Amino acid sequence: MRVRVDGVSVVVDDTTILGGVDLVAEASTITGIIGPNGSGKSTLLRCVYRALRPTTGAVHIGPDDVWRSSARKAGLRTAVVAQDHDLDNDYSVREIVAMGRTPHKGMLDRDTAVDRTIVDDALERVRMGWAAHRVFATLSGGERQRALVARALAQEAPVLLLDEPTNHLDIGAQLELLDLVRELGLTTIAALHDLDHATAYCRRLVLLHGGKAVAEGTPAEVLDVDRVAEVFGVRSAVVPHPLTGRPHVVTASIG
Ligand SMILES: Nc1ncnc2c1ncn2[C@@H]1O[C@H](COP(=O)(O)OP(=O)(O)OP(=O)(O)O)[C@@H](O)[C@H]1O
Repeated sequence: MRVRVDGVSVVVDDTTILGGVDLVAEASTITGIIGPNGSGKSTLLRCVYRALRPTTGAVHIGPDDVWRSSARKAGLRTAVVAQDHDLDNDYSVREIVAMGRTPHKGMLDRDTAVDRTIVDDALERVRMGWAAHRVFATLSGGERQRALVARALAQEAPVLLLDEPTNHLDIGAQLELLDLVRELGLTTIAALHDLDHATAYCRRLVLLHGGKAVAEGTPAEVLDVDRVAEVFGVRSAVVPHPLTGRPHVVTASIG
């Protein structure tokens, strides 16, 4: 299922946080949103997953305008792993993951055997089955991140939105998570800080700077050396990865 963002702007208290951003995420591909801190990556994702209504512009998931259809429909279409974890509760990991089933159920429906199997499978897929009965808030940052990915898997939505999904994860877990995301084959939009991950895993990138999309295209097109220097203030080069031979982005400070 394709995601299309057309001219989305967000204005808060007379400040333009996003200014007319366009993005197309083709079905079954990973699209990366990159950009420095405060460039608008999370804000853009929030407009897509229906947490923040754009001031102008539209977001379509498949044929539907996200902001003209119901929250429930959005829940069936989009699963989200966001950055802000609500820790002020005693929910178990299993209960958190089971919340992924909510859009599939009516108000009074209880979990079925099918729901339970889907939740167990999602936990196993992220290697968190052992933690099913732990209180979510007591997990480490990386464990929490994996549990939230399990919740997104349990949701069985065709579109996956990830806000810095590798946050808190050790290097092995980072690559494992990104490999899993690629393997899932969903329409994925991920805000990423690591330019090398963006290059290795994303079909296309959108580069945000000061709330504007300043470049869009393949990683090779977007990560032009001069543009990276201007936007991130670092030197960069794309070299063959010594282990895999694939394009590898290396960076160094300008000073
Ligand atoms: N509700 C709000 N009110 C005022 N300013 C906001 C609001 N939400 C976001 N901003 C500002 O909008 C800008 C973009 O924020 P956003 O979180 O989207 O950036 P980001 O690219 O995801 O940053 P980071 O890489 O640091 O996570 C920031 O300057 C932020 O302070």
